Amino acid sequence: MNPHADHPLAPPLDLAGDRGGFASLGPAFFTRLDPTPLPQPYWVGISSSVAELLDLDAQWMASDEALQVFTGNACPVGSRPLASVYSGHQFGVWAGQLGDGRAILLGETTEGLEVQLKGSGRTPYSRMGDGRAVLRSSIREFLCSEAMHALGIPTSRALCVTGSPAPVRREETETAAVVTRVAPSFVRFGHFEHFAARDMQTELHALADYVIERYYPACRTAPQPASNAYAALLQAVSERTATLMAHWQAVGFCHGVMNTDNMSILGLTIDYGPFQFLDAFVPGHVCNHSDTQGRYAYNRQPNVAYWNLFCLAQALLPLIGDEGVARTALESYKTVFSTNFMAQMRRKLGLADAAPADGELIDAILLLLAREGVDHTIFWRRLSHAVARHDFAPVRDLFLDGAGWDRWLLSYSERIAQTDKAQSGDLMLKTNPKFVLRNHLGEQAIRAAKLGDFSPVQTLLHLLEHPFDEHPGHDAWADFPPDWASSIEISCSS
Ligand SMILES: Nc1ncnc2c1ncn2[C@@H]1O[C@H](COP(=O)(O)OP(=O)(O)OP(=O)(O)O)[C@@H](O)[C@H]1O
Ligand SMILES: [Mg+2]
Repeated sequence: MNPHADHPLAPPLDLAGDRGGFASLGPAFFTRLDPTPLPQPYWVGISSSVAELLDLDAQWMASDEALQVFTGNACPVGSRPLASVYSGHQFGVWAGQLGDGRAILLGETTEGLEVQLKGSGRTPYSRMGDGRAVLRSSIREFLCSEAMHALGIPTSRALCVTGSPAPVRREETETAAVVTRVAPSFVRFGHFEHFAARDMQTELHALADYVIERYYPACRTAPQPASNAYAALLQAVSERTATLMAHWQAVGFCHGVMNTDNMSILGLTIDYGPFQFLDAFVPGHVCNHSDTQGRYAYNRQPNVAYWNLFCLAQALLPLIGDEGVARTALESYKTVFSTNFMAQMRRKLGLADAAPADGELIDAILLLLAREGVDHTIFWRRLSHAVARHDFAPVRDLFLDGAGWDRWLLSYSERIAQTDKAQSGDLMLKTNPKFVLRNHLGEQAIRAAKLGDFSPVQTLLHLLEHPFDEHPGHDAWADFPPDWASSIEISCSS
């Protein structure tokens, strides 16, 4: 019987293109296994743009077959699922072997996109875990992946979330869900650390060659530090990571769990666990309630990423061959970060070109925002409208220290005096989002979903997919967080 008889025109997900992909690295890198089925699956949310990216039509996505596939209850065409092994440093401490404890790679599309289920059951790397993910954290990962993409921030994508009534024990009993994630590669710094720590030189070499071949071919040919392709790889990863950090800092994103096993070799944002978009601009904000030392505070992220790159450098050292060369490869991190950060902040301020005093202007406004804990997203959005409309009163209202604001506005006004205000305002409105996935918005969508109403997930997805549009009628979703938002505790429990 043809399993696709109901959808003769709708091509299902086809992963037969899994040739020369991660699986070609061989069995030292993974274990083959199928996802563990979940009972009575249901749809929670679907991203039509990721479906399009995968060439999946709406008809097939609406089918029961798709629901079963993305819950891990059926295998897509050509899929030979696997869980990969990696290690890593967690909270600054070597954690040894970790691996995909609840993620299973279904395979790769012909376009070279890996499709992975998260929450799809136990694997040989689950350690004490149950291999599952709960509905609340899966909704957060789904929405944030797509929000980040729409903000222009490198990230893994999320096709869909499905749920199941199967109970999952966390602080309390919750229910299971599965997120389908998509990325060109899910290789992490921790994959390299794993083989380096075990002195598995052949595998380390093979992994580095695979990553260079597929994702960083220029490292073989470009002028390299000491003519070393592996040092060039380190430098390229370091620069992509620096660029990613500039994005996070500019938009006010806290990742929350920047362990080396959560650092993408492609400089993508991966693993949406206890993340948060800043409400009030509090540079030392720690979004992860499990992070008691504040290691991953918002303002420490660029330094933590650099520390993580040192771990990657250490792992690549046997291939690079010389510590000095490895150090040199990391040197550009700081300049790439600050150049990118400055460029982003200039865009946030509507400045199309660079001037020597911009650094002071930017430092001064960040200081002012921090001193009063002004709402980050609302400030930048109001400033954008203020420039466009020549009316700064709504921005001034955000500050108790009106005089401090007036002083800053004076220097800002001088700086933008020469620019075309309409053009600057336009640039700002395309740079400073109206909608970000604040904790309380996610929480409201989760509460509704737990009661079986998934429409807030879809509405939120729609707003976050177009975060720079005004979306009349949805101003409440762009408003200040309610008082109860500060009591939301997001931890590593997911
Ligand atoms: N419920 C669970 N069952 C099994 N393993 C788990 C579970 N939760 C986390 N792990 C494993 O613990 C390690 C660290 O978890 P972490 O929270 O960084 O990742 P994650 O959220 O599971 O997944 P990813 O990084 O793939 O998004 C990983 O090896 C992860 O697979
Ligand atoms: Mg992780």
